[in-house]
This record gives sequence, C-alpha cells and structure tokens, in this order.
Amino acid sequence: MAASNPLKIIDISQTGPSTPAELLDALTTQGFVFVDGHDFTQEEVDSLFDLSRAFFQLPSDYKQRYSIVGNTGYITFTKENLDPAKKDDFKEGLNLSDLDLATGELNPAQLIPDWIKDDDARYELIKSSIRKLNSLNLKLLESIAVALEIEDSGECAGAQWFTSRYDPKLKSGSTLRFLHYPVLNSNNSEGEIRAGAHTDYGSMTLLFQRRNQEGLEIYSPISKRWEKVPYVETENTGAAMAPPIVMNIGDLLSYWTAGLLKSTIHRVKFDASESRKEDRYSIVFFSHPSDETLLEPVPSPLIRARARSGRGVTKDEAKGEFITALEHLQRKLAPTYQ
Ligand SMILES: O=C(O)CCC(=O)C(=O)O
Ligand SMILES: [Fe+2]
Repeated sequence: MAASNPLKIIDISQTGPSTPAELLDALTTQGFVFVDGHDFTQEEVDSLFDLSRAFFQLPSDYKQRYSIVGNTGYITFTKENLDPAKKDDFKEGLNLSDLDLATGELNPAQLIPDWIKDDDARYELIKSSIRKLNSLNLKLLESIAVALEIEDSGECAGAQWFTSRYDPKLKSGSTLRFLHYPVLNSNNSEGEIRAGAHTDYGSMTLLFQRRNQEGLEIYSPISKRWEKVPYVETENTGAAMAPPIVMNIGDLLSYWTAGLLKSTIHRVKFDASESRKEDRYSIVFFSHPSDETLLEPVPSPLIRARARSGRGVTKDEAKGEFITALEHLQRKLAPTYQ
C-alpha cells in the first residue's frame, strides 16, 4: 500500500497559468510541496547518492581533516544540533558553501576535500548539480513572485523581485549538503530523533531522498501534528526522470512575506515500530540570496496588510532596521554547531 501523502505534487514542466497559484496554495498551507517535472534524471541523482555514500565511507580521520569551518566541511556525528534544546543529532554531513551559483564552483579559498576537488568527474557532477539546483530555485522563486503579484518597481520587474537578489557575483549562504543517518537498531521505544525540530534558514530548500530511506516529518501548520513525508514516484511518464524533489519554504521567504509563506518546522525521526534496513541518505540544497539582502516585506498587495499588522517583522530592535540575510544566517548558525 502506498504511504499516505500530506503534500501536493506539482509538475512544473507543464507550467500553465494555474501553476503559480497552486504553488502558492501549497506553500501558504503546509510550506512543503513535491516538485515534479524538474530536469534531474534518475541517473544524475543516483550518481550524486553514489558520491555521497562513497564519501561517508572514507576513513573517519580523513573526513575529520575537513571538519566544518564557517559553513563548509564535514560535520561529524553529534556535532550539529538543529534543535539546541534537545540532545545531539546522530548523523554525519558534508556542507559545501560559498558557491558560485552561475558556474557551480566552490570558492577555492575554503578547505574542500581533495577527494572532490582533485577528481574531475566528482567535481563536475557537483558543479552541474549546483547549477541545475539553482536554475530550479530561480524558476520557483519567479513563480512565487508571480503568485504574490509583486509590483514592478524602478529597481526590477515584480516577477524578478526574488531572483534579482541572487547575484552570482556576490557572496551568499547557499549550500549543498550531503547527509547520512545510519541505522542503529537501538531499542528506544520512542523512536530516534535524528535531526531535531527546526526551520530552514534560507529562502527555500530542495531535497532529494530515496525509496526505503524515509524519515522526514513536518509539523503541519494545518493539522498541528507531525506528518510523515513519504517517498513518492514521479507522475511524469519520462522514464529517465528522477522522483519529485521535496521543496520547502525557509525563514527568509517567510519574513519577506510577513509569514504568509510557511517556514514549517520539520525533523528526521526513525520510528521505533519500523523494521528499518537501510541508512537514510539525503541531499539538500539551501537557497540563500546575496548576503546583504534586506529582509523587508515584498511590495505586494497580498502582503501589505499583513506587514502593517507587524507580522513577520525582522527589524533589529537596537538598530530599528531590517536585518540582512547574512545576519539571519549567523544568528541561526551560532547555536547549531558545538
Ligand atoms: O535529511 C532530511 O530529510 C532533512 C534535513 C534537514 O532538514 C536539514 O538539513 O535542514
Ligand atoms: Fe531542514
């Protein structure tokens, strides 16, 4: 029996006039949606997961040599604590930040595993994936701007309000992240929280997951309960197509829209009742605009009234000014890594 699915599946290859409205509906309710009809093939996604598995199989002392500095590098088991009020998350990860979103290149001033940097095939795969993820990100941001009816200004057309804040020449917090949650087979009757409850810090997040490796749960703004995000197959007949990508709103799109778009709380949990055989691997792209972007309300008739009532305001109390994307990221990252 197919697992029940609390999320909409939206095919963006068939973009018709109703797509922005459907997307907006999903993102103002659950804050999460499955994006089908992207242009990742199954083969590309398999190669990315193969790369991830092979990296995490490298000796621990090799991986530790690239321990996270800034927001790039290896995150060893229990180093990250997405919910600082709870105990450690048992997972390992590799973050690649300071990306050139146009070329997919990583700023070489960072400490990047030579296993990636000095291997043409691996580095090419990473670069092309970053480029594709960013194109998908920009396409979705434009669709959201259209749905929000953002007004044209002297600065840019309304549809480009978000994308114009993604200047590939400027530094941003955008990050590609590989995660590995091993099966432990502990007898914890409550199940195991593997990534503590949190919201994402960027504009939006795009996530690949695999069949039989579920575990992601959202705290639904509608039902006010934890709901499981299943693995779903593509509804596209193109056989080469990878399954739908999980997309969710992060804090910045919530701030920009005075809370209309939902930055939904989520976590990864392995259920006690499950007879889980496989580790979970996930691959995540966090989309962030250029560092100096202000988190001000967007010029949209849908948002104006909400913003006036003070919802989602991100003014720094001391400065009386809107905070920037970088300030928000720094505030969130500080308590996360130990
Ligand atoms: O592995 C997952 O499914 C979730 C990861 C996540 O939420 C995160 O890294 O922010
Ligand atoms: Fe997350």
